[in-house]
Amino acid sequence: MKIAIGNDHAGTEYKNTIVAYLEKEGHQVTNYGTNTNDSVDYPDFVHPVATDVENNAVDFGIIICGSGNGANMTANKHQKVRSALCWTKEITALARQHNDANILSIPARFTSEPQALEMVKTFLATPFEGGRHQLRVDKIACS
Ligand SMILES: O=C(CO)[C@H](O)[C@H](O)[C@H](O)COP(=O)(O)O
Repeated sequence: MKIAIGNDHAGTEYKNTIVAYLEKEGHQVTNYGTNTNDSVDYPDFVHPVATDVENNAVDFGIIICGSGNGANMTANKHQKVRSALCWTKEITALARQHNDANILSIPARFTSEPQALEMVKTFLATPFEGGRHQLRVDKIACS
């Protein structure tokens, strides 16, 4: 799969672990995130991920900040983006099954690294169920 990833300073370590895993699994990863712990502004590193998802340049996006909220809010400003803030494997599975989420937002300061990796695996492996959920997803977009 093609995957774009973005993070602020709170997510650098988790990003490195996730990218290493994804590349080991043969995925093509575009890293838009900061690579240091120096303080940065998360929108600068999340908009490029959401733009790639919006333009179908990648299959999925992964974004990481401290709480996951700032990154999630930024991504969801983009048309065609359905970014889900997830903190358990179960919520991650539902974000794919029911909401057809195309970006996973990870709260690095509120999940462990193994938990974050498990969420990534779940996100990429879980299909959208369609059916009644498709009707609801179609109603999310306004205008
Ligand atoms: O934007 C956020 C919250 O919605 C992210 O969690 C940021 O990582 C966080 O705000 C960064 O905080 P810091 O005190 O500047 O490290």
